[in-house]
Amino acid sequence: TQSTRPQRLLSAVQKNATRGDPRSVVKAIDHFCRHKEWAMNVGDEKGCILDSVVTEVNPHTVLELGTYCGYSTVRIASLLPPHAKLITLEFNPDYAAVARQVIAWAGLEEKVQLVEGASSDWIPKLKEQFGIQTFDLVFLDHWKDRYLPDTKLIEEFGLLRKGSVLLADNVICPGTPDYLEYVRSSPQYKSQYFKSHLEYTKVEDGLEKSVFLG
Ligand SMILES: O=C(NC/C=C/[C@H]1O[C@@H](n2cnc(C(F)(F)F)c2)[C@H](O)[C@@H]1O)c1cc([N+](=O)[O-])cc(O)c1O
Ligand SMILES: [Mg+2]
Repeated sequence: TQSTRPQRLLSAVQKNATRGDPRSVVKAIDHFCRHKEWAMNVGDEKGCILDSVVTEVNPHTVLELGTYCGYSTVRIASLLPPHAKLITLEFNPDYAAVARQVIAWAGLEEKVQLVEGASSDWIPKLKEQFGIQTFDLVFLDHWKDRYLPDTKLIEEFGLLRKGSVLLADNVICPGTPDYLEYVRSSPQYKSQYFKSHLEYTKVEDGLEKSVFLG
């Protein structure tokens, strides 16, 4: 049977990256997506902005919505302080299976909890299931029409504290207009746009960083 793109991406990691070396895993995926097959990873250009925000926040608890193949999971987890935890939600079991292997190849299993299922099912349960109080950082990179409803769920279940940071991918392309309007107009957020490009292309895209003011 035919392989899938995520499976071919995983093979490229296993072939070209060094086990236990997250940067080589990131490099191998970016090379594959630039020269072989485009895939919807945050990519190297927006990835550098992601890295700078993670480093600035220095989070002990991170929630990622949308694991896909684990590219941003590896970028974030490789920058976390010891004992920090990254919970990443993935709806598609085939993507989750690939992501687990990418995360393992990077040697980051200890820092990452990959949870399979829907955000609407899991966000209400994260506190009790994982002993989380609040998230220091939330990275949104899943279905674009879910950014706003899931942000409201995250607020409703008390998962943010004063100073928690939301970082959203694709606010221009494919675009998340209702989410952008919300975080930019709400008195509960201080938002900032980081202009960049859609991964591996010259098309404009960017990340929106929104600090929860409580
Ligand atoms: O559609 C895009 N991304 C959608 C990404 C979706 C990914 O998020 C998962 N998910 C769904 N719900 C959850 C949760 F967490 F709720 F459980 C997780 C889906 O299974 C999928 O792996 C996209 C598209 C383009 N593009 O150029 O078309 C570029 C990009 O960077 C993109 O991110
Ligand atoms: Mg994206």
